[in-house]
Amino acid sequence: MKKYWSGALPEPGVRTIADMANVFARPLTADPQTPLYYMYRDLWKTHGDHTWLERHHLRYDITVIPPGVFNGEYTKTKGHYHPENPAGMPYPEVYEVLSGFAYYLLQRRDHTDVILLPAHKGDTVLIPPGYGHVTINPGREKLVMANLVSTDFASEYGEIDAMHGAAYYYMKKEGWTANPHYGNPIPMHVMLPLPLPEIGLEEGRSLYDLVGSGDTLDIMNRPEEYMDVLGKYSAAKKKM
Ligand SMILES: O=P(O)(O)OC[C@H]1O[C@](O)(CO)[C@@H](O)[C@@H]1O
Repeated sequence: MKKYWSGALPEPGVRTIADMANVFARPLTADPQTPLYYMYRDLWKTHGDHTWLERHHLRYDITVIPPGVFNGEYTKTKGHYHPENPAGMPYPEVYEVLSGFAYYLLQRRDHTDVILLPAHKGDTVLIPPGYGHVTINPGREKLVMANLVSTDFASEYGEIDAMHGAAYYYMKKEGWTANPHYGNPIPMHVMLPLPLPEIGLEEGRSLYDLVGSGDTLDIMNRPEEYMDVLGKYSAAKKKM
């Protein structure tokens, strides 16, 4: 972690096989206590940054997902949705790949759309309002990623649990495999990470650089004020 983070490091939250057994394509037989990934939450480098993050109701986390294949499926996060903010719009989130390669699998809560976003080191990915998300590590290397997100909500796991994971599983042999619990496969669009300079997502700028940067991250709590940016994002998806 020292390679990716120079600030104080709390003990990580750990997701184990026991936490995830329900969301893999096939039953897992490994020890239920086997750790799958590590979540270092609420990180900051200086007390000034901490105060700024608190004042803006934001959290910076780093998640480490070691490579692995479990009963034929590549390792991944459990997956969750975000609730609506007081204006009635679901909270978005933003990720940055710090090391390794990721597949971000985004799915609309009403199951009408799935977006696959491949992301390399240095790429940033916006999880738009209304999309649940899972991150898959399809490689042989450790995946390290950072995220910035509002502190005003708790992630919602109920639907992902009930559906036995996201709409697609990424299997080592079979590749993308539709989760049969969703019925007919939901169309999947591929989208490349899109720079969104209006909200600070641009080449060469790391997510942590946005801490302390005026209103740049306001979208995380008030997405309804950024419909132009969100519209540009969904238009880019349609073009692919
Ligand atoms: O909550 P899940 O689906 O296990 O995913 C974990 C990820 O979500 C976060 O809580 C941010 O949404 C991160 O800390 C972590 O990367």
